[in-house]
Amino acid sequence: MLTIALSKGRLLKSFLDYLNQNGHPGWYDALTNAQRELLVEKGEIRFLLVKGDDVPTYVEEGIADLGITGSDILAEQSSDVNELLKLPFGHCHFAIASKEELPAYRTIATKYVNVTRDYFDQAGQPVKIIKLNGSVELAAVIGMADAIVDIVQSGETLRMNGLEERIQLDEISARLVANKHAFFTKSAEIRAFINELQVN
Ligand SMILES: Nc1ncnc2c1ncn2[C@@H]1O[C@H](COP(=O)(O)OP(=O)(O)OP(=O)(O)O)[C@@H](O)[C@H]1O
Ligand SMILES: O=P(O)(O)OC[C@H]1O[C@H](OP(=O)(O)OP(=O)(O)O)[C@H](O)[C@@H]1O
Repeated sequence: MLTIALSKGRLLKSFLDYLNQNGHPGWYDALTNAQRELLVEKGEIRFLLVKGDDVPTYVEEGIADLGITGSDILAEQSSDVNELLKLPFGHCHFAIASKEELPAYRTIATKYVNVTRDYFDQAGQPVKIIKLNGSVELAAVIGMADAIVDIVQSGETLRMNGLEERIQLDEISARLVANKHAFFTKSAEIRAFINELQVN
């Protein structure tokens, strides 16, 4: 039995689309038919449906052998897991966005405090960072911050809130990570799972 911690929310939707188009109807059906269940089993695979932020914790603790989460989460947290593969879904990017273009941004609202601090430290620009857990765009709309660092995919949320992307930062996509112990003890099962995923 292989246990996989899977980010729910938007990434689960992208994973399901991927499975539907390229992959594994058994997993697709099992995950699609799950209503509010957080534990979904199909044959020798057990999926744990958790918040993306918590995927590295389940994997690090060895509750899950593998995890699928966004590279945004891995960039923000320093997790003791093995990153195995870049997966071909969940594509978006980090960006700095604001209402007005300014020569320097002093107050930044974001969910991604570490990513933001690293960027502005490297740029040699001192900033105050305000941590929010969602609806980050609002901070720039109402002037709590003069810019935000957030994920952009279609750009629709920025547009609808009168904000513009100023600087494009790192690309984001889904990643497959493994527990460091399971990586050795379950290597054959992990290889089989990757083969079934049909990721080149
Ligand atoms: N607009 C987006 N487009 C594409 N991928 C995104 C977008 N926003 C976030 N993601 C990716 O999906 C992952 C999960 O994001 P999301 O906010 O939907 O999940 P969550 O907070 O775990 O779920 P929940 O809906 O249960 O709160 C993110 O870590 C990121 O990699
Ligand atoms: O470019 P777009 O396609 O519009 O996607 C970007 C939006 O998606 C994510 O938010 P989410 O919907 O997860 O909401 P939250 O961060 O406010 O919880 C992200 O934080 C942006 O707000």
